[in-house]
Amino acid sequence: MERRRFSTKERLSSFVYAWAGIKVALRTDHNTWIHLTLTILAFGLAIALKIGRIEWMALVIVIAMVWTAELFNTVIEKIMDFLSTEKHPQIKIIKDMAAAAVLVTALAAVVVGLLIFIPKLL
Ligand SMILES: Nc1ncnc2c1ncn2[C@@H]1O[C@H](COP(=O)(O)OP(=O)(O)OP(=O)(O)O)[C@@H](O)[C@H]1O
Repeated sequence: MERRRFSTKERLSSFVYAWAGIKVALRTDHNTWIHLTLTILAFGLAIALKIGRIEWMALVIVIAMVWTAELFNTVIEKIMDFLSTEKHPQIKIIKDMAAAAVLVTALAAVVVGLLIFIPKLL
């Protein structure tokens, strides 16, 4: 394998490409709008209710999990649509399982959110 020299410029451009990926997701996947709204609401509530350090850590981790699952779900959908425009039961299974991964992380985020916020609101 060819050994390439470390390039700061190339490493910085990876961030530019990653940011471009987030912009494409926001433009083409409307579920990301829901995630963005809920992320802003959760962070706003966390600031207003002055949650603790550990609670912040849990919140950031579950929100990042949901975003990561959603981005990979969108990637899988795009790969499948690129490979075939035909209806196929195998594509259905792949897409449904990718969506299930998002659901699992979203449920975890709801549970963590309730555990953090409910006691502070009561
Ligand atoms: N080519 C296909 N063959 C069979 N079933 C498909 C195919 N494409 C989509 N589906 C079914 O339709 C569902 C929605 O697929 P689609 O690609 O429209 O995702 P989406 O509605 O954008 O999903 P999401 O809400 O997760 O972004 C899939 O989960 C799957 O059940």
